[in-house]
This record gives sequence, C-alpha cells and structure tokens, in this order.
Amino acid sequence: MKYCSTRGQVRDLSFSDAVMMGLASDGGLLLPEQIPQLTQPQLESFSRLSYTDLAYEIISLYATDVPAADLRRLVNTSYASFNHPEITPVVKQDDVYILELFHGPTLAFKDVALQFLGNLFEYYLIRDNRNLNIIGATSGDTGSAAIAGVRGKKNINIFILFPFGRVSSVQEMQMTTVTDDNVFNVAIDGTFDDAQAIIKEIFNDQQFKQTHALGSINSINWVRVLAQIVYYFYAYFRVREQTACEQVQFSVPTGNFGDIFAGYIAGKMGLPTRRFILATNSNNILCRFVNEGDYSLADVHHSLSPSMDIQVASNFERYLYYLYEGDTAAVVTAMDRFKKTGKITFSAALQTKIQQDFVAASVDDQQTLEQISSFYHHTGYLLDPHTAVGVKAASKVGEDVPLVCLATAHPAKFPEAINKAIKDKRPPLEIIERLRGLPRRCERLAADASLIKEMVARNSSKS
Ligand SMILES: Cc1ncc(COP(=O)(O)O)c(C=O)c1O
Ligand SMILES: N[C@@H](CCOP(=O)(O)O)C(=O)O
Repeated sequence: MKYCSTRGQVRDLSFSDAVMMGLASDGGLLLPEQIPQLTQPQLESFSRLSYTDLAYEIISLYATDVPAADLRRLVNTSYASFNHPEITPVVKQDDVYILELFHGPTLAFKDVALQFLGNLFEYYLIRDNRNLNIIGATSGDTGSAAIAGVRGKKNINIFILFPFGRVSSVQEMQMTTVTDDNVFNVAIDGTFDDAQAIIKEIFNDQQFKQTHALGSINSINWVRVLAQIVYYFYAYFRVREQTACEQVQFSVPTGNFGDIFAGYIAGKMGLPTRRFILATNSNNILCRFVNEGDYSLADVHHSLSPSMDIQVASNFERYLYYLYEGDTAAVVTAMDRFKKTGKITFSAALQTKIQQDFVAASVDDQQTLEQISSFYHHTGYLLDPHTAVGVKAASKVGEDVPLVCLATAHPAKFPEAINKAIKDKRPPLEIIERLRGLPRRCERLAADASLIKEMVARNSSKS
C-alpha cells in the first residue's frame, strides 16, 4: 500500500514513511492510494474475530511494510492496556447500541489509536536508532491519550498544546500530572484551533521539522484514522449478531472530523452502513456544511462538550479529496480559499453527494444536559456530554435501522457537565481520584509558533 497527499505533491510513500511524515510535506494530509475492498467471505470471516485479531487484519491491509509478526505483537501490546476484554464493547440501552470507546488508559476513544501509535513510533525509533519530538494540539482528550501512549518510551519527547481554561478539570489533571522529563504540557492563550494552526505551521517549516525530527500524534497522522476504522466493523458485527440486521447507522460526535472520517473509510471498504450521523455541539460548522453546503468559520464557543469546541476540522480536507474525486488541484483551491476568506461553499450537485454520505444535527448545551439527564433516568446509564450530543442528534435525524452511538469518553472526565445535568451526581473513578493532589507541570505561553519552536529546540536534544 502506498500513500499520497491530498494536495498532490507527495505520492508513493510507504506506510512507515507516511507514519513518520505525519503532515504531508506539501501541507496536505496523507491518504492511502487505494482503499481495500472487503469481499463478502472476508467480511464473514472477520465477523468472528476478537477485537485484537480484527484490528490486526484491518491494519495489515494498510501497514503492508510492517512484518506480520511485528504487527501482531504491536497490536496485542497496544490493546493489553485496556480494562475490558472486548476492548470496545457494545452495550444496548433502551433501543440504542452504545459503542463504548472509553476503556483505555485515559478513558476516551483516542486511546484506541494512540496506544498503537505510541508503540509503532517506539518500534521504528529502536529499529532505526533515532529520536522523535512529538508535537500535538488537544482540546482535552488527545493530549492525555498521546502522553499515555509514549510516556516512559526511550528517544521520544512530547509537547502538547491545549487551550488554557478550555478543557475540563479532569482532562487538565490527566495531562499535567504527568511530570516525566520527556513530557511538556503547554497551556496556550487561545482556542484549540489556534493550537492546531501552530502545530501545522511548525510542521510546514520543513527545515525545522527535519532538524528536530518532528512527529505527529494528532489525526493529522493517518494511523489515528486507521486504528479507528476497526471499531466500526467490530460494532457492526456485534449488532448484527443480535438483530440479524443488514445495515446499521452510526452517530458520531464530531469536532476535528477524524472519528467520523474513519467510519466513512470503513464504509468505503464495504461496511454495511447507512449515512453517518454527524453530530456537533454549538460549534456547528460541519453541520452547516452537510445541511447547507456552507463551510464557514464562526467564533469558537466554549461548550459543555469541550473536546468538540473546534471550528477548523483538520480531516475535512481528507473528505474533500474524495468529494472532488481525487482532484488534488480542486482541494488546493478550496483550502486556499478557506485560508483567505474563512469560507468554502458547495454547489447543489456536491451537496447532493455530501448528503449521500452524512446527515447532520447540532445540539446545544441545554439539549445536551437534558439528554444526559433523561437517558440516565430512563436507563440508569450515564452518558458523557460528547456521547450525549451524538445520542440527541440521532433522535433528530436518525433512520429506521439499528442505531450505534459512539461513546467517545467516560462521563468521569466531565464532572462539571454531569453535575449540571443531574444534581449531586458525580461519577468518581479510582484512576482519576488517584491523580488529585499529585504534583503538576505545565507552562503557560502565548499562542505563538515561535515560542513553541524555541521550547522544542531547547529540549529536543534531551530525548
Ligand atoms: C470525547 C470526544 N468526543 C468526540 C470528539 C470528536 O472527535 P473528532 O475530533 O475525531 O471528530 C473528541 C475530540 O476529538 C473527543 O475528545
Ligand atoms: N478533540 C480532540 C482534538 C484533537 O483532535 P485529533 O483527533 O486530531 O487529535 C482532543 O481531544 O484533543
């Protein structure tokens, strides 16, 4: 399998080179040159596999230059850190299938890919005897999952930027209580979008990137998307066992468009699914894109589902590549226009195509709180605010097939929102309680790429 950029200037990369390149050197995002199509017998044989075996089979279709025995070991090691034997179990609550993606070390879906990516990085670094400086942006969950994926690993430094005061207290504690020498937490004065823009700006300085051996853990990195494809298949097989359904529908709470894009790729591989439900909070740029063909920037709102407080959705560019049928010049024109004007509009014909892939709804904070509360009182099951956005959106635009809602985080990560939804309800968890009172390390900086570069340069030789 070879990889190419959405912007057309990079092609023919191996999987390993794509992993290490992160952001494509022409400023685009990397994608596989073809998407493998699963045959019916393959689907049937995959349906009987455990999560880790399924992950191995799917990842091996894309990671074609990693020797089979090494890949199997990497996959097995990555999912051994999960606290549920099924890794991503599906539980039925009322008439909704909840795909629980929060059984990893930091209690969010990010662990599914970042445990694997951390191990993959370590594998390459040992093999090639080199160092890596990871830089990443987080609105709360990617940061702690990435840190958990690489902490204690030799030859790696990690620098994580998060928006000051905009992540939940638990998310901040999960990051800043990791005081290992190779972990650098930076609270920036700005939004997640500012943090992500800084990361892309630094990656686009090719000389700095080479000199300091930069690596990416955000969904900029194809591996993030790849590892997330697996659980869409896993969930479909579990629901099919219970319902004998031909198709399911997934509702995906969305911010950076990475998770739902993984589902979209699964669909292209042959997953029997209806249109994906794209669920946003009040930061609804993606919802407007689907419903009105209007992808235009607005201010970032601070919501009760803070990990989705995003306007500039990184993986949107990957979807554009398919929407424009691989026309990289059209992708470049659209991305340039967005950079200059903050807006891309889509013709009626393109809107029809978009609406064949997605339906969308946006859910405000009040509706999120009501959804958490009503679901809890009806079923006894506590939804985190992001998951609640997905469940509520599905009630607005879902179709008449079994519904799988992605539970992207554990409610214990968002005590403020839970407490607002259900008076006096606190979902304490031992692994979080243990962090309280631990020493913390975090630097606060202005949202300025040059300050982050200085920090990386100052520390990069220490790995
Ligand atoms: C808990 C949670 N749910 C949903 C999302 C949205 O996922 P994506 O950014 O891949 O669209 C995020 C952040 O990315 C998150 O942390
Ligand atoms: N919601 C994310 C934002 C970063 O997205 P990513 O999927 O590109 O890493 C977070 O929790 O940090």
